[in-house]
Amino acid sequence: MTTPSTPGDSSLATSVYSLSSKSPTEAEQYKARAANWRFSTLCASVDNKDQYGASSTPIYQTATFKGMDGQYDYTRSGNPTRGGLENHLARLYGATQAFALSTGMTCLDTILRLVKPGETVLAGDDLYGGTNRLLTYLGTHGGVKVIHADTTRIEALRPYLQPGNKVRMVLLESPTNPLLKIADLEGISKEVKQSSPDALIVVDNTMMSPYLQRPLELGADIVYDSGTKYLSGHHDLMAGIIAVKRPEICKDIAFLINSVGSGLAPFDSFLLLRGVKTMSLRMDRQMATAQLVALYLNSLGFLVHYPGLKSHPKRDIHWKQATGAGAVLSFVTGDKALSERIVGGTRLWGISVSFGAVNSLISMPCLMSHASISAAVRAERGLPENLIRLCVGIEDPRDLMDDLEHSLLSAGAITPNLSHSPLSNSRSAELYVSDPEAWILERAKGFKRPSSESSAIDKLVSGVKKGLGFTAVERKTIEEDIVVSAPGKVILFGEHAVVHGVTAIASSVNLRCFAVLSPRSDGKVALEVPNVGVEAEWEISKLPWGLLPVHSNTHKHVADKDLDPALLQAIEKLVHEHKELGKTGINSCIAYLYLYMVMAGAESEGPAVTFTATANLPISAGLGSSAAYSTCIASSLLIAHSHINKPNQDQTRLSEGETNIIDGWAFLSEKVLHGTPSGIDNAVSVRGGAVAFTRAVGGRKGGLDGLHGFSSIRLLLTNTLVPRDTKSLVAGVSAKRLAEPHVVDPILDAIQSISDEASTLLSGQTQVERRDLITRLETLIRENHSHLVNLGVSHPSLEMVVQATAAEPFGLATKLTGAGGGGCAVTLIPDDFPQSSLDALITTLESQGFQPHLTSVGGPGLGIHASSSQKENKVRTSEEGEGMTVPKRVTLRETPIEGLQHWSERVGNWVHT
Ligand SMILES: Nc1ncnc2c1ncn2[C@@H]1O[C@H](COP(=O)(O)OP(=O)(O)OP(=O)(O)O)[C@@H](O)[C@H]1O
Ligand SMILES: C[C@@](O)(CCO)CC(=O)[O-]
Repeated sequence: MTTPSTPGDSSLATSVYSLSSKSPTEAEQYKARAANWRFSTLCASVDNKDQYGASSTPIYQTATFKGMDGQYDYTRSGNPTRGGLENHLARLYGATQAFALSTGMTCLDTILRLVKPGETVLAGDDLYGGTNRLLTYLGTHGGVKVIHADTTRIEALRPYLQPGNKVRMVLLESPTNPLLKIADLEGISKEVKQSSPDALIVVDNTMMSPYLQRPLELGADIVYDSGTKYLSGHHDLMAGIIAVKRPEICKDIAFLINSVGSGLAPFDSFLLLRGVKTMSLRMDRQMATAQLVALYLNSLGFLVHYPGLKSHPKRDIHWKQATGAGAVLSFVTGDKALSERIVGGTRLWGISVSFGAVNSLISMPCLMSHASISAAVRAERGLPENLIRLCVGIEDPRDLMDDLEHSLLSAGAITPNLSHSPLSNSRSAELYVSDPEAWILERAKGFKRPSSESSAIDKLVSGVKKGLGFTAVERKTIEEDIVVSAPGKVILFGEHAVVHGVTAIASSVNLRCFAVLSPRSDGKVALEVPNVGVEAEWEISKLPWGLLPVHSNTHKHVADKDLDPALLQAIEKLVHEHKELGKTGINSCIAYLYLYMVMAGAESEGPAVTFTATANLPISAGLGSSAAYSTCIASSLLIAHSHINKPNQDQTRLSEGETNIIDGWAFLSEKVLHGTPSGIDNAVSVRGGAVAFTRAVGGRKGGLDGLHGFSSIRLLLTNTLVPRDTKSLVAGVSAKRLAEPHVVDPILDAIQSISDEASTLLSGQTQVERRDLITRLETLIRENHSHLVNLGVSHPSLEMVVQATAAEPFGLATKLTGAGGGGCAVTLIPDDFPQSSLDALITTLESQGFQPHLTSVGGPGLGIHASSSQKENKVRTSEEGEGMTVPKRVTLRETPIEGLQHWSERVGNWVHT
């Protein structure tokens, strides 16, 4: 790395030595030494002349300055914080003056104002999409002619540089974004100066930063940089920098910034100045890792664009004008869907536009940063739709490689190379330290591209192997994501008793589980549940297929009534190998794999898929989270196996038959999670609304009746946050009944009478006055709760909620809901209960450490996303003013719990039961 020339300082230093006859003072000597400081020293040492000696430049957060004769009067024209930043940057760029503006695009806008109508801008043909957009606007609205040419070949520019073409500006990028093409900045500058002396050479230097490339030293007139990228390095601000050498251009730029008011705000100037100090340090690390990533992909046979690779066609020119290869690279996979899977499968590499931050990013430019260039123009300019751009950050290279490799494998872009014997862990660790490039090449040898098998010999060998029965089964997968969502429930009357054949009354709530089943192509089945810490995958071929029960019935899509104990045990054993999983996670995996296997019916029918689930429904709190989860698994897997059809956009509801099939499978999953559930939770989660449910037991008929007077009643759900386990609570009541039937049976009878009366009141057909109805329901709630206490399923925390809500001035009726033992309580809020009292009650409950939540009941049941095209399979957002398409699995996984409702609204197109 050479030190940039710092014009002011170095000329002054030389003159001091040469002109002075006496020996230089200490200050003069220091100044002379400082003139030779290297770039990282310059970055870190800000020349700060603060009146109080502040060691970091203070933020002058002021619009105006007092007095008539000071250096500053109005922040639009100048501000000390921005001034400090600009002085510092001028030294780094080797510029006469540097200007800090609000964004990189503002810089381009300012620079383009130097072009008059009738003049021409000659620009590259592999440009950042935003640059292209602004140039197009200038062409259509500013009377400026814009010509795009291949700036990597001087010969391609020559025809346009004739004087008659009135070229006022030549706009260059090198390396270009995202194809990393190289323009000979010095060669082009010379040629332009000769043939069009009035033309300004402008370079967008964002991909390099002044650390690696200083175009002013190569003949450029103006350089601009997006300060949002490497200069600041943390993606926490937007900024742009213009650096200029010629004083007359400095004057014009200063005039425009002052007139328009596009100068960077004081706080952002402060942040940017702070970021710049670590720029070279960050970039050294980022570049070293980028080199490893490029080598890895290159040696696997991907076409990689990166000037650090020996194979880069313009490598010599790049290294003549820059001192590093940068930290952005791109590669093609040859298949857009494959690229989408790779991008969607990474975790550490965040999907995002922009680059230059300390954290690594991955994107598909044609869908994101370059989406504003039409597909036809992209094709004409040779920008492959499947191109993936990687922007390398400062994370540990081994973690970045693990993540990328995992995603390449899951997507089917690479497969293990079984003929290669890997290094031992200790040898690999040594090699990483002593020779990282040898380490990465060794690592890449462990994999190969599946396409390499398509050589004639490989095909022959694989054909023979297939004939001999040696090859693995061809894995099925699904064509596109299956997106589903199901609600939790609140039981108003009859929990526990319902397991024993008593009627219970329940309603769906506005808290839900959301899930996406997505394809993979690596022969694995995976489960991701971020809020219970599950991230697990299994080789499909290693599942205990041999233990699948033989189906006697021919309707394979109809769920079995009972669980198969041998299969369940084998799955439990397999899941317990994931030592990192907690109990909740383990149960989630077992239920998923059980349904997955039984529904497939045979190994060859098991699709390679990932099920991603998350919920804004509290788990294990008595609100039917397991039923919502079970409903999501059941419905998505049924569609994946084509046992039911994915609804189309014109469909308004799922059919009764399909609803029953889904309910049957959700019930089977509930049996895995709950032991002996009654089926009420899954019935409500699948169908939504409010129901009176009776389980068929001991030869008695079951039933399910809709209740239409329920949804207008306000309920307060209070989560005690005490964890409990429905399975053991249900088992406990059954054990009590066996041991003390004379105690339990009368309780069950009493609960039946409560449910009967409540059903009549809530059917919506009674003539009872509303006020009397509410009062009667309150009495029934109190009675039902005391029966549950006698069944032994309450908890001190639940009793605290009962007491707090019953106390004066509230006087409300509360009971536990669901399995009890902790979890949630439900309080009926009468219509005339004042809002101020409700607020006070909520505050009281919160002060006792509980989480109250006013719910609306009776909402929709299972929803399945209907899509008519691949495109709609994605969530569209708008970033950088452009459409950004991210796989739904990724957006779901990354949406915080409070954002899930909004996520589901953006997904749209839901068809409900
Ligand atoms: N969103 C989810 N993702 C994954 N697994 C879940 C999810 N929600 C529930 N589960 C599974 O269901 C189990 C919770 O079941 P549990 O019966 O204890 O709670 P609940 O269904 O909320 O309560 P209740 O049945 O009393 O209404 C968890 O241990 C977990 O395995
Ligand atoms: C406790 C219980 O009655 C309700 C759990 O939400 C069990 C069941 O019905 O499955």
